[in-house]
Amino acid sequence: MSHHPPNPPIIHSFATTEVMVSSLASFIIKAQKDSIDKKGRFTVALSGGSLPKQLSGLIGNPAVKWDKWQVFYADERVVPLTDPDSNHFLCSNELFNKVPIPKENIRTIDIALLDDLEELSDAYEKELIKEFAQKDSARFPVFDLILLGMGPDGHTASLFPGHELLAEEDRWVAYIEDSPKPPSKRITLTYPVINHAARVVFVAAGAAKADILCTVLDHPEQGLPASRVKPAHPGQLFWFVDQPAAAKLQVSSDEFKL
Ligand SMILES: O=C(O)[C@H](O)[C@@H](O)[C@H](O)[C@H](O)COP(=O)(O)O
Repeated sequence: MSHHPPNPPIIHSFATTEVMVSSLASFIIKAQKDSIDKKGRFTVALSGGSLPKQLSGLIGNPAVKWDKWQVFYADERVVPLTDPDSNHFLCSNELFNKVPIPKENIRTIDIALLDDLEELSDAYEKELIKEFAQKDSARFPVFDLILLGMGPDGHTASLFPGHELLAEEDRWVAYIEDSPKPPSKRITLTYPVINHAARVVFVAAGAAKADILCTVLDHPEQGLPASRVKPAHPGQLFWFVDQPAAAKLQVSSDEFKL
């Protein structure tokens, strides 16, 4: 057990969204290289919203070793995979259909279980156990990279303000039936999983994020869901933000350099 407190977040801010997007791609490629050098694979969890579009710097980039990626969803809406509400549908349209990633490297929810949230989330947890094969030994999986967005209420993945799921300490994957943002039924990675990752990256762009970014980063004591993302040492939290989003921040930030 490590007794180090979590490292403070590292905040990278960029003059424009375009520069942010290309620096994010460089950051991901470096994380990919470190992970493949160590273990021959790269385990990633992705969320929906605007995030998949912000990964466009990876498209057509020969440095990305797609066959080594093992992709899970940080959260997923409980809808068919062809439904426009599905995060998998979104990520496929924005990214995966445009790059040579083997289909079997993307772990989707089991659509045969859409009517049973308990079974659906258990089945997704089993997919994680298969990949990480350490449910008993290490207790929680260690993703190489978890990529998250943040909603205007400070939610992240499907962890919403004031929801009982914020206190989940045991399960890897949990379900929610009463999401304040539609669709109401979702599954989500839990904090123990998110906070065991080697790297967690939030991406936030645009002036609409300025107030909530300030609350989440300058006032973590308010305990909004995004503020509770605090990867345990030696894990590290990063924020990639553009200037309009960072405009009201008091904590210091810098540009990301390789
Ligand atoms: O599941 C959802 O309802 C959305 O995916 C949501 O979690 C989104 O990621 C954030 O609200 C950030 O949204 P933007 O990235 O579009 O700002």
